[in-house]
Amino acid sequence: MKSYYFLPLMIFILLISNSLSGIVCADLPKIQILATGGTIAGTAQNQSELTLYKSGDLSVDALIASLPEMSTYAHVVGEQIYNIDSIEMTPDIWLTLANRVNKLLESPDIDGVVITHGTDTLEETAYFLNLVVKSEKPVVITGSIRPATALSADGPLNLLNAVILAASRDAAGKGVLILLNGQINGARDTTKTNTEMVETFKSADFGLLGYMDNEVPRFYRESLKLHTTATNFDVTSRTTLPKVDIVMLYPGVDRTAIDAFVANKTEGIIIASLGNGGYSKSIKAALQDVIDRGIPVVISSRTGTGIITSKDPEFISSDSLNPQKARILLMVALTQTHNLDEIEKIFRIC
Ligand SMILES: NC(=O)CC[C@H](N)C(=O)O
Repeated sequence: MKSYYFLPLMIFILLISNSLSGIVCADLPKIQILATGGTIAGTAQNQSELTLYKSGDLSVDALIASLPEMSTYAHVVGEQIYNIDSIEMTPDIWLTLANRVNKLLESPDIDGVVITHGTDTLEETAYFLNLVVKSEKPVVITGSIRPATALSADGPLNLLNAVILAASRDAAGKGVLILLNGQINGARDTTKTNTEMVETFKSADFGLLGYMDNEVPRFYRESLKLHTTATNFDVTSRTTLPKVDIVMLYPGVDRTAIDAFVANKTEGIIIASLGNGGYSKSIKAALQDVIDRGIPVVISSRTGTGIITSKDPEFISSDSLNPQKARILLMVALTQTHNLDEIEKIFRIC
């Protein structure tokens, strides 16, 4: 071959091989969907039925088959880990889920995980995973308010957005993310605020982290609290979590619930206090008895927002965590320590 043909020929071969490899093995992220059930997999008798339906009815394969659009953004694999209404969620299931997420994310073959979940207890599962998942890879939890059979069902777009978010590099290292209604929220600060409206997950104290702009996640902030790889929690060898209970305060409340929880071997009590750490003298005496048994007491608030700055020093402040989130953190903290000062410190940083 004449030497002056050689360079153009090589350039031509390189260009062809590059574009062919781009077509043949499009380098899409690999996302595993762990389906746990919920309304996103729920079915009703007719399209106009929005509230009477069966949660956790459709399989993950059916959800994936109904959303071929996902394959534009990721190689999606489904796994039916449970198929329940999230009112049946338990700490044992959290442990199974955490271990499965950690195992998946250890694999170089998986770039991110999406969890489908009923919305009633989604915030608790999200915060638990936020504390115990040991990976920087994206973990996105989603659900829906309307069943899959409903007119204007919100599940399909939520699931598509969750897959896009989990496939995005921007979602890495931000802790577990809650994605519904085009809004990206952080697991620690977000709670279900409305019983049946699609804009229900909100962080009233600190705001959302970002929005989905069609197929582009746009982030504006992230939490300063420790999560995932930055925490020291390790639940891999656990089969149960410490038992922690919540007591709601109200005018005239007596110590019946507190004493019953202690008799039932509670390992920690969360108080949904009045305003900023308020409790009556008789409740204070009951809580003092709890502390004297070495059982930690964490003071949260029934108001839904704000931090606890006012409480007796022997009790622990939940900081800005609502009662159900404070319960998760105390359960996880108790897997590591029973020292009250150390638990107090955990509540400052997580
Ligand atoms: N919209 C929902 O997902 C709530 C309904 C159902 N109870 C659940 O949590 O699974």
